[in-house]
Amino acid sequence: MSYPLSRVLAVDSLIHARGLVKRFGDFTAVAGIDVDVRRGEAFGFLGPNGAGKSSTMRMIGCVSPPTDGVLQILGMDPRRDGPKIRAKLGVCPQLDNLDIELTVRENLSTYARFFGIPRKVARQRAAELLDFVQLSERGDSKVEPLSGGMKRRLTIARALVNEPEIVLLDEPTTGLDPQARHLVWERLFRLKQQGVTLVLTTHYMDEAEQLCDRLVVMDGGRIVAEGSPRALIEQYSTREVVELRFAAESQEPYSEKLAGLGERLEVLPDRILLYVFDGDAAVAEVQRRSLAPASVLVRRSSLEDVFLHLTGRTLVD
Ligand SMILES: Nc1ncnc2c1ncn2[C@@H]1O[C@H](COP(=O)(O)OP(=O)(O)OP(=O)(O)O)[C@@H](O)[C@H]1O
Repeated sequence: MSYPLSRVLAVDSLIHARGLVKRFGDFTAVAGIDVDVRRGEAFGFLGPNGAGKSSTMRMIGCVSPPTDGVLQILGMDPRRDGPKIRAKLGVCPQLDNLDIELTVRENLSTYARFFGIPRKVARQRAAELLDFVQLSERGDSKVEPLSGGMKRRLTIARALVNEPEIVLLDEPTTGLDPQARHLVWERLFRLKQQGVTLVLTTHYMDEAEQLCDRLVVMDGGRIVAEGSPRALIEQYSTREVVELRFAAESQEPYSEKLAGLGERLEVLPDRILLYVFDGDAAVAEVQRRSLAPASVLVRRSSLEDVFLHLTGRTLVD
C-alpha cells in the first residue's frame, strides 16, 4: 500500500487545539491544552495513566465533545462536522474491538463497507492491508486464536481501510511482548514513511523516542513540555545518567555523599540517578569517594529522565 505524494508535501496543521478542555462533572481531565499536529509527522502524547491522553484522543476522534476551547481537525469543527472528519480518520483504540464472529479478512472488508467502499475495492484493499500487516496467511482464520500482537496489527490494518489522512493510535503496544511491540513499531514506521500522519498516546518513553517526531509531555491534564524527543532530552536532561544502587534500606543517606557530583541528582526508592555529562568520569569520582554501590549503570538520558525532571515522578509507577 502506498499513499499519493500530494498527501505528503503540504505542510500545515491537521489538528489545531487552543485551550482545549475536557471536564467530567467537577473533574477536569484535560485542562486547556494547545496542540498543532503537522501533516506527515508522527506526533505523540506521552504521560502516565490518568494524564488525560485518552480524553484528548477521544475529542480528536470526534467521539467525545470538547467542554471548552478550540479544536479543528483537517480544518473542520468536530462539533459540527464529526461524521465528515471521522471519514478521514483511522482509529486504533486502546482495547482491540475486533469482531470475533468474523474472520480476519472479513473484519477488514466489513469495516470497509461501513465507509461505503464498493465490495470489489474492499476485497482488494483488505488483501493489500493483510499483506501490509503481515497477516495474509491468517486471512481465513477467526480472530480469537490470534496472538495479542496479531490482533493489534489487524486493528491497525482496520484503521487504514478508509485510507485515512490521520491515524489515531491510543497506546498502540500496551500489553504486547517486546517482539510483538517491535513488529508494530516497524509497521507504524513504514506508514509514517509513506506520509501518513500518526497521532499516538503512550506511557512508554522508548515508544515515544522510537516513533515520534514531536511530542507533548502531559501530566494532570496539562502539557508540561513539548518538542522532539532529542530536543526535550537536551533541554531537560544531561547527556548521560549514572544509576547507582546501594544495598541498604534507604538510598537517602548516600545522596549527601554524592553531593556536588553532576548537575542534578534524583533519589528514587531503589536507586540514585546522577545527571552528568560524562558517566565514566562520574563513576571514577564515586569510587574516589570510597562509595561502594551494589550496582552501577551508565546510560544515555531518555524521555523518562525528562518526565522525572519535570514532574518529580517516574512514568510507569
Ligand atoms: N468518562 C469519564 N468519566 C469520569 N472521569 C473520566 C472519564 N474518562 C476519563 N476520566 C478521568 O479523566 C482522567 C484522565 O483520563 P484519561 O483516560 O484521559 O487518561 P490517560 O492519560 O489516557 O490515562 P490511561 O493511560 O489510563 O488511559 C482520569 O483521572 C480518568 O479517571
